[in-house]
Amino acid sequence: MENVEKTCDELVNWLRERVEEANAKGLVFGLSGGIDSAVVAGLAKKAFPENSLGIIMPCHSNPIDEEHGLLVAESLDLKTTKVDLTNTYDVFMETVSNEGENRLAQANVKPRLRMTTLYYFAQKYNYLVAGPSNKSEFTVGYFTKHGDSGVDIFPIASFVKSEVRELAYCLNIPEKIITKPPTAGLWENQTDEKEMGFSYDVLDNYIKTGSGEKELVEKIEKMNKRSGHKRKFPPIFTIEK
Ligand SMILES: Nc1ncnc2c1ncn2[C@@H]1O[C@H](COP(=O)(O)OP(=O)(O)OC[C@H]2O[C@@H]([n+]3cccc(C(=O)O)c3)[C@H](O)[C@@H]2O)[C@@H](O)[C@H]1O
Ligand SMILES: Nc1ncnc2c1ncn2[C@@H]1O[C@H](COP(=O)(O)OP(=O)(O)OP(=O)(O)O)[C@@H](O)[C@H]1O
Repeated sequence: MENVEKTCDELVNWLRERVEEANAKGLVFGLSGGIDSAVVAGLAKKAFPENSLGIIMPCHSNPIDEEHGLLVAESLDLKTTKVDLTNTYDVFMETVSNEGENRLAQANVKPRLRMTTLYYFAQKYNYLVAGPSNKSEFTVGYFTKHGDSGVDIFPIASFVKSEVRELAYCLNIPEKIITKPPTAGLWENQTDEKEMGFSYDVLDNYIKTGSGEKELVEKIEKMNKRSGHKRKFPPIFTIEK
């Protein structure tokens, strides 16, 4: 990025404009302990020092996530609330499950419960929900439809993962958070790169230059095409007149 400080300032202004436009007062977001939500938190706190709220939502999560979420909050002097969704998830799964399980179907319930939680706080405080998706995840559909993508605004969705890292340094996010391997934390030992089958470096390079190893480029393009429905509003049937 040419001038990361300037970009940060522009992002902060952009957040203020979006919130004002919606007649809202501030921003709420999930604080996972990862870099993406840390950057959203850093920008939100700059835009709305008194009206930014990070929600920590463990759901059968690794306890280190909460520790890292609190570390981010402390470094930003950010207000947080913890909502433990573990029991809610268990009761929900017991209610819907009959026979035959599907790991992804189960895992995607977690981001959707988090989305429901964020909208509870958004309405309660007249805040908008800020989403942490970045351009790398967006390009290949690496997010849960109506889960972590179920938000009001996407401040960092036009930045690839390496640019999100630059923003994180600019916002003084703790080094530990910036350098740890990205994970959606939906199951034990999940990492983004292991699940996607390529590294963020490969993905970011493809997004920036359109090039890469043939097999991986084909894989990325296939994922991009297959996830198109997630980046669009659902189709609406219209009667021909
Ligand atoms: N062509 C089509 N047109 C319209 N809708 C279509 C469709 N194909 C599927 N669908 C719908 O989409 C659903 C599948 O999409 P979805 O529910 O999103 O599920 P899916 O893409 O299968 O899974 C989400 C992926 O995102 C990852 N994730 C989730 C959360 C956070 C992060 C992170 O790192 O931040 C990553 C997760 O590990 C997993 O790999 C189907 O069940 C169906 O309802
Ligand atoms: N335990 C959690 N508590 C609160 N929010 C969460 C939690 N887990 C996930 N989220 C929300 O879902 C988003 C997507 O999750 P994910 O873990 O992929 O992102 P991240 O942790 O911010 O960054 P990274 O992709 O680098 O791990 C998070 O940014 C956060 O807003």
